[in-house]
Amino acid sequence: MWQQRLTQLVTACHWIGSKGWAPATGGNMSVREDEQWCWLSESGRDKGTLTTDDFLKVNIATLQAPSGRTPSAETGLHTLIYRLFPEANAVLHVHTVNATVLSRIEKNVQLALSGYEMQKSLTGQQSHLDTVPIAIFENDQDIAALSARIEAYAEQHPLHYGFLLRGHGLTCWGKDVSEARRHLEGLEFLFECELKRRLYTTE
Ligand SMILES: CSC[C@@H](O)[C@@H](O)C(=O)COP(=O)(O)O
Ligand SMILES: [Zn+2]
Repeated sequence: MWQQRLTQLVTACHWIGSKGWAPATGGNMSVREDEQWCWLSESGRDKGTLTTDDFLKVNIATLQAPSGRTPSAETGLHTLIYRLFPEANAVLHVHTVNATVLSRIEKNVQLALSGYEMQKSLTGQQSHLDTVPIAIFENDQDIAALSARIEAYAEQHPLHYGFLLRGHGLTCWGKDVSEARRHLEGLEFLFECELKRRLYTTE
């Protein structure tokens, strides 16, 4: 099961690379093996050319990698998502231009998406008339501190699909690689629309 997930994740990484969403080694990706373990991209690799050998088994509770190799610098965000959301089996973190810029232009702690048909690319969304809030967290080089802030937020607010790190990028997830990919592509499309809308209108 998880081996198939990992193969699908490698394909997703190549797709992300071809889109230019993980430039200059930015981004990181993972899949869950089970309640205890996940497989995370090795730190510092070009995420567009990864193979299955570039993923490290990581303990979700302790963040330890038995291989002794160094998993992503943002391992703590992936393991947080697997801890918070038992239904999440794949996590994608990307550095897209739209996510990076929009998260700086939007000064609030949430980006409100409404009026877009493509909101329905997000599981459970059924109408452009609804508002989808996407949380924005201040970026932090201290990933443990950032994870604690996200966890505290999730205790008070629903946290679906993904979140933005201001000036940094998007982290999103799904019940499988295919759903995580749809959330990534859908959110990225919505971010680009929202960025352009703000460029052309004053509303
Ligand atoms: C280009 S450096 C960006 C990193 O600091 C980080 O934000 C990132 O997404 C990739 O880190 P990595 O340790 O390779 O998973
Ligand atoms: Zn990053």
